[in-house]
Amino acid sequence: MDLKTNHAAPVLTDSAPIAQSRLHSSLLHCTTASGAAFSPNLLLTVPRKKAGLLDDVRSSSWLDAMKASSPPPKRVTKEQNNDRTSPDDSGYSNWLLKYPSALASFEQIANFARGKRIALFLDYDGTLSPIVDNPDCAFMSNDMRSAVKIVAKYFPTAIISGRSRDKVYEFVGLTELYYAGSHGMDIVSPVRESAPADHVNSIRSTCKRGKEVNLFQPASEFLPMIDEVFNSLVESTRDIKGAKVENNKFCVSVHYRNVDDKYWDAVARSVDKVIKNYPKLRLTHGRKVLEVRPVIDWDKGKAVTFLLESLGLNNCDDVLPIYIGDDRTDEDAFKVLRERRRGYGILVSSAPKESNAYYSLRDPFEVMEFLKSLVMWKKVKCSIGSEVL
Ligand SMILES: O=P(O)(O)OC[C@H]1O[C@H](O[C@H]2O[C@H](CO)[C@@H](O)[C@H](O)[C@H]2O)[C@H](O)[C@@H](O)[C@@H]1O
Repeated sequence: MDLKTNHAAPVLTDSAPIAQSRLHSSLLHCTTASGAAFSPNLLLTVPRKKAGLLDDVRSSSWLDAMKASSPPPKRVTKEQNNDRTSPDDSGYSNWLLKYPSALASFEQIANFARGKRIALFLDYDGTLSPIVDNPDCAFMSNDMRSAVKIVAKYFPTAIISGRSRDKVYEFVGLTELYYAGSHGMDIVSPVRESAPADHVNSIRSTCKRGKEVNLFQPASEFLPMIDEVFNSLVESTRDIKGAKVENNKFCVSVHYRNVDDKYWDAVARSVDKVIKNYPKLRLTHGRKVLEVRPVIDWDKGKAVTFLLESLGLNNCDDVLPIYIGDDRTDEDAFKVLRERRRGYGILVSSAPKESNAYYSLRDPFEVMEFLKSLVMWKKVKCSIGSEVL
């Protein structure tokens, strides 16, 4: 398939609950001005080659989205590398009424988990590691690593990250977990005869430790294109101080956290300039990052379902999936759990925001406490023998 010959324009989607209204209103404006049309799934297709004005409108939409998605700065204590924050927003306690703390509600969660097998899904950045200026230095603390290692002994645990799978494995370094990189577009799962056979992109492979695994890469045909786009983005953002482009294998991140906000516009334009030549790629945005990814019907929510299937835990009444994440790409996973009415999404946030999650945790430190609580609860259960492991 020639991925470049479709002459529709790049597609911009965003599931951001907060940024959505601004983003959509500006895109709707773009619709009337340029004759663009909405497809039923809300992807915007814009007729090509109305240079100048259209490009201005489009990159200013991204600029709006970039500004709207900027949460207030956080305070990080020097003593702990764990992203503790002091919310000064009085709305936070009201927000907690809607998204109760998973720590304060632990008993409730435990009651619901009684007689069920918990399957745990964890995002990486902002969930297991604090958000830091340099994405290459988003290390998780040793305490967090121990907590994750122990929790994985008791519950099947997977990490689903926007990073490349190799990179997230390098950060986490635990062999007892399952890993999904590139927002779920690169999954290594156990081999099962009855594993999702309908997924044509699954192949048997051997992992670094010599074990036979199932490798699922639904966007593999995009690899050369992603590499090409990565190089072009590096080139087009070269002169913007602080901009950083990260190759996440099946997607590319353009970071603007360290760019003076006067130049965010330049970032949006540089990205636009490159991806308008790639109709099969779309743009989303996360925490001070624009993410370029293939237009395929795959996201972290689908990755959760895939992993549950691979682990033989899908559609089982006695399985309780719990997904913990902080970013808008995690909303796809929260939504899947909410719609299936089978599990809980837990949003990590120190600022109020709308979410498909049921519960909340303030920061990675609270995530660690929650993981430890799960282990403690399981140990007590096992020791009193009231539950079969
Ligand atoms: O799905 P995730 O594991 O949460 O990955 C999402 C993106 O995380 C990283 O960027 C974010 O964290 C950086 C380090 O704290 C921070 O500097 C950046 O501003 C955040 O957007 C990662 O670098 C991206 O590639 C991931 O897509």
